[in-house]
Amino acid sequence: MPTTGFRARRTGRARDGADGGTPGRAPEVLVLLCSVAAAAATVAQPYVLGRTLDLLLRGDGAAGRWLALSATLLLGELLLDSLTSLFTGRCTAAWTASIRSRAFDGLLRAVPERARPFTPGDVGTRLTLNAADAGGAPAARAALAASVITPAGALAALAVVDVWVAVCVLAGLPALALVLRAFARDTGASVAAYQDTQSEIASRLLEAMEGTATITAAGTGARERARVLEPLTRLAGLGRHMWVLHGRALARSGVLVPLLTLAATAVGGLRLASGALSVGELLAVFRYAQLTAGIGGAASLLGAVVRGREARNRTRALAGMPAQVHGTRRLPPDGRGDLELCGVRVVRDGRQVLRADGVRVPGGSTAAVVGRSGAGKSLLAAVAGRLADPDEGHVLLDGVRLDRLTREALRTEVAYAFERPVLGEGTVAEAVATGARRVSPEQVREACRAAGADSFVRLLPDGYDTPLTAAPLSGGEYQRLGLARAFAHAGRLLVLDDATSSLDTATEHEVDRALRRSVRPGTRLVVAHRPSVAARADLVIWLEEGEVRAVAPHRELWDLPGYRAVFASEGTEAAAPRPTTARRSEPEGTRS
Ligand SMILES: Nc1ncnc2c1ncn2[C@@H]1O[C@H](COP(=O)(O)OP(=O)(O)OP(=O)(O)O)[C@@H](O)[C@H]1O
Repeated sequence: MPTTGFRARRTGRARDGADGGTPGRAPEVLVLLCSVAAAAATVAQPYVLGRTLDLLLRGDGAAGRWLALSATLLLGELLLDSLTSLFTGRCTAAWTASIRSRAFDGLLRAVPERARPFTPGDVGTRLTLNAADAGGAPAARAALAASVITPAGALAALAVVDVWVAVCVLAGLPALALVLRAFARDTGASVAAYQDTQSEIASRLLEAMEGTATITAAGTGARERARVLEPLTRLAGLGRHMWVLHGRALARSGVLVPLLTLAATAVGGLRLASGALSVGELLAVFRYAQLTAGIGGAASLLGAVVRGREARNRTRALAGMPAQVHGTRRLPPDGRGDLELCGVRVVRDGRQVLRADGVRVPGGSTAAVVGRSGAGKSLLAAVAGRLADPDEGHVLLDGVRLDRLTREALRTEVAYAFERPVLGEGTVAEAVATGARRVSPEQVREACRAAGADSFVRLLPDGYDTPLTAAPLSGGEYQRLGLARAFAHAGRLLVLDDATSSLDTATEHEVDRALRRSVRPGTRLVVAHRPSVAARADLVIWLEEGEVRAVAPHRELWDLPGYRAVFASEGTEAAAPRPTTARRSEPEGTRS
């Protein structure tokens, strides 16, 4: 997108880091200046042409000069129109790029939880169609302002040439203004609904594409197609309605404009007959009446401005999302990664979904987070590394509250791996090296070895330099690359949220051993479904319905039927509980 030529102006919010630069008013002003100059040339032309005609009819020698002036005006108008098009394109490109970047930045900076309601399809629509419509609005606004100048100038010129014809045209203008006002009012609501519906279709389509395998397996293709296209009827209705509004405005102004021109010509003809006007002045009067009535043509520009305004509201919803605020503290240099959750409470949709108080994981140890589906494991993992902020309470890493840490300290010291990592489209090496820490090629390979990825990466066509898009990887292999990235960037806290779910038990065990041996020492928080993982951890955080039921070693908890039931469907033999030192019943007292 060509954004050169307009220096980005940084706004107050931009300096706060919450907003990007904007192209400022310069591009709009250039469009306005060119449009105004073109309008001035347009307004001058009928007068000069009329005067030329009169001089030619009289056989006056000055006619040649006026003819040349007329030709110059014509050429000037052509040139100015071309410049207006050029600056309009640049203004639109610069604003679109700026609006899109700010929306994108807003999305990236937002508290992750706040961004969740925006589906990928909705975000895609906002960043593409809506950003382009919003980017076109400043130039359209300038052109709209200039489009008023031509009729206003023509009316003024008309008054100079003949005041009676001007009065006649003026009498018809309120009707045109009413047509435009009604158009702007009616079209606004339709445009907003149209854009929402577009985004709804995009969201449904993306969902369907992500779930292709499920849809094919279930044989629900036809139903899914109907679901995706269901809003299409509404979209078509809204589109038709907008065309009707547009057509109605054009038709009304289309009737009014010739009527006005006709009336002005009739009055001008009478004035010619009475000797008050010359032939050349009648020509000028006719053209000025046309130009004045041409205000009806502003309907298209008005439509673009309204569309841009509604689209801007949609991109602002992304740009204006509350950003995650970071503090200024750093971690003590000698900390080992002590993690503590104090009075943490997370509420979603008015329901408490996580409560964790006094949960402590000593630095350097591994804690498995276990619980039934929906118990709050991922939420606890997210809160522990500040991917989500608790509604109450706080999390301490080496005694410092996570929300008081600098962004840099937080992201270099806390690494995550997920069940379904998103690694981009670069090469394998780039995918693993990308992150807050600077990682050397040797460290990339070491991390891949630890994650059990090195063997299959070396078999790829270009090894570590193979682009991910050209690497035919299985789910488990892709997951291991995600693990490798987390290992390469591991700091004091490493959170693995279901990050080994696609690995077989033997590979998982190997990865676990390599993790202890080759990855930087630190605290590990591992969301686990398998008892074997819990058994290898130093302690287990057992969650039940969003509450911490116990924090204790696996071998102590294993005696509790409720705890064993968490793994009931996971092949409990793998747990092979070691002898317990003390048998416990299931009271809350198991919390350390
Ligand atoms: N943004 C949200 N809005 C509403 N509810 C949410 C949100 N995030 C999580 N929840 C709810 O919080 C609860 C815990 O979710 P979480 O994803 O932590 O469960 P989990 O133990 O990781 O489950 P699973 O093992 O199935 O992944 C669930 O009931 C979930 O519906």
